[in-house]
Amino acid sequence: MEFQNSYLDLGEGFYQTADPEPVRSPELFLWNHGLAQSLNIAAVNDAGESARAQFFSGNAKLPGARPIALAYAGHQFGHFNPQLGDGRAHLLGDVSDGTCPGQDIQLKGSGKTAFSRGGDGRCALGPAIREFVMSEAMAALGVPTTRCLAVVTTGETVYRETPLPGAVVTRVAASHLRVGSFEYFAARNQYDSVQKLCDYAIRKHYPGLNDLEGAERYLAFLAAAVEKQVRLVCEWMRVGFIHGVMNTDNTAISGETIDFGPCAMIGAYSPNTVFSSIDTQGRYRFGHQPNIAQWNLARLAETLIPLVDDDANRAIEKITPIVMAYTDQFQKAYWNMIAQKYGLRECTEDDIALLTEGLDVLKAKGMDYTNTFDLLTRSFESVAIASEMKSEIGPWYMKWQDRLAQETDEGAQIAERMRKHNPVVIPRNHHMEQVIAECIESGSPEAALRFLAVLRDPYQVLPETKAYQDIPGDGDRYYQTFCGT
Ligand SMILES: Nc1ncnc2c1ncn2[C@@H]1O[C@H](COP(=O)(O)OP(=O)(O)OP(=O)(O)O)[C@@H](O)[C@H]1O
Ligand SMILES: [Mg+2]
Repeated sequence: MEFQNSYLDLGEGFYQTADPEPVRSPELFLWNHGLAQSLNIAAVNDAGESARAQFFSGNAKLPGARPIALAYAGHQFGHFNPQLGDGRAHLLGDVSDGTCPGQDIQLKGSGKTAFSRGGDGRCALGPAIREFVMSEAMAALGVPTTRCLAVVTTGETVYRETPLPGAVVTRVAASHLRVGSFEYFAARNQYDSVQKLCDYAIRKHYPGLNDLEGAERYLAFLAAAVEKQVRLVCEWMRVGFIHGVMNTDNTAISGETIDFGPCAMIGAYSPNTVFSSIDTQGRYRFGHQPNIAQWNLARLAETLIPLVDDDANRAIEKITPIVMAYTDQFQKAYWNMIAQKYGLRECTEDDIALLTEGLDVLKAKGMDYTNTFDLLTRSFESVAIASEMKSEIGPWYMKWQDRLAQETDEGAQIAERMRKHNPVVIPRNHHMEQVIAECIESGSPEAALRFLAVLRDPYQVLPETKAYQDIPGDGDRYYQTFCGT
């Protein structure tokens, strides 16, 4: 595979050329063997551990790398900030098979750039471990996500509220284009640049649209971005993931999960769940994520207006139905997903009322989202579990059973189908925190590796799985997350 930086073709204005700032004593802390193999970069495969630590701390340059910090803007909690950008990240380049630009490789925590504002350009080890573990868990769960190739400790201290060990995390992504990348140029009235970005994104993510021209091309691009967000957020809802900071600068145009700063998992089912300390209004609460994704898509749509028609009103007439179509598309995808979690093949109009009632029962009783669906899946093979669930859930259980009786399959087939949608284990908040604390205290990645071994197989019960299935004593009532700076 070739390694180069296709983003450079866009020209100045899209980025700042910037080398990572070297760190004192880089040591490889976590390494993603599987991902490294799939990237298939000779210089990486041939490198030993200390050479990898050099490459993925920013101390040495990977052959072909041309580090840059990308410009982007973003709506943060609804307020527009015209100037954000990679303040602590360096995009090294992308892996390519020689035809189409492929996966991006980016260092995060690799030092200051022109976009750092008051920040130190660094990342603490805790958030780096969280990003690595959470993104691996999401990938294994089948959720579209950016991944991590490495965490390298720097031997330096970063100062937040307290002194913390520093790290550089290497992220691998379909691209680092965000809704905020488009907003950056639209806010400056640089629509040629918005168009260039679109064309680049089409080449990279939606090559099927390459032959379209003019308005049709950009409308199709928007529709494709809508489709990706529908799938993404539906998958988050399936596994109980709360992103925590769905600002437009954290919304990747590729439809991958990006930025694991204040993310968390829901335990007890409630659409109102919020864990992020800065999300005081609950804007990014679990059940509001689908609406926010549409709001973010509307911000993307606005940047495309001049590309669609010289007359803004006519452009808006063409664009609006595409953004509005998200609602129906999401509803359809969402209720099918919930139906499948409950073992139905698909969701009819009548089923929605039944399923809504089912979720309401979970909420009213404060039942654990993951464990309840795991137990419902296992209830087909165990009379004891079935009777436990029947008494926990109450009268709705029989309504569910009656509905399942209309499916033509046997119980075992239904259970098999449910298992595809219902994991046995997720990266629960209290385990994630404990693993991070243990890694930092011991200076060893062992706790993270043990956790990862289970999370990489989230639909199977391994001997070690049980240790990670328990719900926290306080039901996460006092749990808070913080933006991972
Ligand atoms: N320690 C830091 N030094 C400099 N800039 C920072 C620092 N932390 C965050 N920023 C910048 O603040 C903005 C918002 O940060 P946010 O936490 O959303 O992103 P991030 O976690 O740094 O990166 P990403 O979204 O790429 O995962 C971004 O422009 C980011 O580069
Ligand atoms: Mg961010």
